[in-house]
Amino acid sequence: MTSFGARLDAALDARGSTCVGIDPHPALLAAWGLPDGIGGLARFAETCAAAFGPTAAVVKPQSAFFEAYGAAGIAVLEDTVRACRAAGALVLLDAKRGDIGTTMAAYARAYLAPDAPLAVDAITLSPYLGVGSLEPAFELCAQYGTGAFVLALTSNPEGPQVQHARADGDQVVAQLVIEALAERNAGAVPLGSLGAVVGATIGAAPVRLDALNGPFLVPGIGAQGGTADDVRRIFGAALRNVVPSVSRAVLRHGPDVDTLRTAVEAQNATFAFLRG
Ligand SMILES: O=C(O)c1cc(=O)[nH]c(=O)n1[C@@H]1O[C@H](COP(=O)(O)O)[C@@H](O)[C@H]1O
Repeated sequence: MTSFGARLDAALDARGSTCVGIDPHPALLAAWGLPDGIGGLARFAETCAAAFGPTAAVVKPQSAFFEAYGAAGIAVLEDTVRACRAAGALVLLDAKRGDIGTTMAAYARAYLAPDAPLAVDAITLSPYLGVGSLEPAFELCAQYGTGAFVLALTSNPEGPQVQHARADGDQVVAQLVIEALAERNAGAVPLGSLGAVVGATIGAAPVRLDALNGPFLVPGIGAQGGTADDVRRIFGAALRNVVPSVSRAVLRHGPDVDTLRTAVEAQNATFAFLRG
């Protein structure tokens, strides 16, 4: 079994570094001339799968935008995940889950076990209940070659209130999260399967990032104001493992499939230095 870290590393080399977010916000459906309803959602998601599934290294559907339409929305999400994976993209489901004990184990099975209806390659997780509470997800990642991205320094302005708080030994909370992941990634070649989410909008990073030995999901680029120069400045020696994530900056070019693909190529070109 090939680990998620190894599969991701190969995909970034083969398809470019960009992760494309699939965020079917009602305002985007309207901009694409689609109705705000299950039909519009399905058309939006099919177009994204057709554009990005065969071309992008990673696609990141945002679960809430599908859950908002109930069971029919979840069915569209399942179809989208299947179509993107069948076309060769890795699917990272942005669900930001985090719980304890058997509940966390249930979340892990729902996404990270290969026979689950919503089986994906990786999910986003929240460490607010303690990084150790996410262990059931980490175990399934090791068992099935799937991955997880844990929130460390998020792109929103409210993040530092918790993430910069000083904890044990005067370290900021985000540093403890990075170190807990680094311990679990230790020795993995070419890359560990447990990633950290670090936004491009964080300003000066209050933590050391280079020990992670895993991928960094980097949102906040484009619509939230983050740039390639911010990425250069924040990640230094870890640049190779950065996965820049963009949603609106690509999706606003829809609904034409070729134009969407061109927008992803432009992002890949902007970030070609990461693996250059
Ligand atoms: O986990 C995420 O994906 C995420 C973490 C974070 O710190 N900031 C952040 O914006 N995101 C997600 O990344 C996407 C950003 O969308 P754009 O601002 O349109 O590129 C949204 O789906 C957010 O939920």
